[in-house]
Amino acid sequence: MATTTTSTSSLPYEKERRIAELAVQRAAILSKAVYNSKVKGTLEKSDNSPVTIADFGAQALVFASLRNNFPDDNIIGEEDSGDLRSNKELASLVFKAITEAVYSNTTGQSSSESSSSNELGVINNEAEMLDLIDKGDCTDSGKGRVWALDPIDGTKGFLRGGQYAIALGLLVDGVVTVGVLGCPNLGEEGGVLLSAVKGQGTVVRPLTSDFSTLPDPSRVTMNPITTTSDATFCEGVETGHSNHNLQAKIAAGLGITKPSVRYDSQAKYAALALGEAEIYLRLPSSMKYEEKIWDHAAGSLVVEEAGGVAFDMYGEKLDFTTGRTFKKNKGVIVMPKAIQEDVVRVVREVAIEVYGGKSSL
Ligand SMILES: Nc1ncnc2c1ncn2[C@@H]1O[C@H](COP(=O)(O)O)[C@@H](O)[C@H]1OP(=O)(O)O
Repeated sequence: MATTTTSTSSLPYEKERRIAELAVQRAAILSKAVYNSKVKGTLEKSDNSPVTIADFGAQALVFASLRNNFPDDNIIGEEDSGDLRSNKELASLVFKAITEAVYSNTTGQSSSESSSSNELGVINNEAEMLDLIDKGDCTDSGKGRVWALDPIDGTKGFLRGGQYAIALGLLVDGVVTVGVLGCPNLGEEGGVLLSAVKGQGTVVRPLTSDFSTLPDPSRVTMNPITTTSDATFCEGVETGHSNHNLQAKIAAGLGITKPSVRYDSQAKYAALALGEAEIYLRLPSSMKYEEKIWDHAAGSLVVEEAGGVAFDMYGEKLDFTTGRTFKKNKGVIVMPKAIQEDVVRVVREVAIEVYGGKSSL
């Protein structure tokens, strides 16, 4: 990773980037508190994926910040309050976790939170929290300003103390324009906060436990490799989320001999931007699965602004205009621009042979 100190003052989307960073940092503080507590409130959703107090709490906190600062914007969020409304005990635990982690003393708010709470939004009671969680039900991602949030991406990683990410992106007319990734278990102690604005590059800062300030940023760029055999793959941990056998064959075809880095969540995009690996490959384990836009919006911009590109497995751009899920893309490949031609050629050939052509979508 190359890093240089940078200034981001008076630039387009400066407020959006700052609020998104602070909102993600606040949600990260909550997620760490939940991880360190005995009660995580884990439930299984209808698709058999887990959801915890941290997922609901982080979504409520980030939405409070978005509502407070950008009340006219639409939001797409992974969670809704259904499971909490039918489980009052769990709803109370989520509100308690927020109160303890963020509004931490009984006389009101902790000193650092009190200075920022007006700006980042306060959640006054459980009913307000449930209503906020439901603000992420937008279905049209292609028009106007739409935020896409995965409050805890990689919940399985979160639960086992591995990688997870709080991922927040702003789409403007379907184009990812601001992307923020909070990765509490990546890099230095306490984790890292990456952010990108289209055309302005990607920066990283340490994640802190301060609600109102952000440490100085450093600019990041992907490793500038020019040969695929110099690359390291970054893949998911969960074998059910992508086809690891096929990915291994592609790695061999690209002359890659180094072992893959395996991370849960959009921390994979962060790892590429930070130079821990160069290629992220996600080949579908089932063609029926539609990737969710909140799983790729923030990460794809963070990588693109660090010198990379994010395509589907056919080598076409990710299309964020199709609602809550990708309808025109299957699989994801991410790599530095310098090797995109070689990687796309190999992955595309395999994709057509194994999954059929794009017309079969
Ligand atoms: N069958 C599947 N194929 C691909 N991704 C999946 C599948 N099931 C769940 N996911 C998504 O994988 C993400 C974690 O990815 P990773 O394997 O890279 O850590 C989760 O956020 C989850 O999305 P979501 O829970 O948003 O529906």
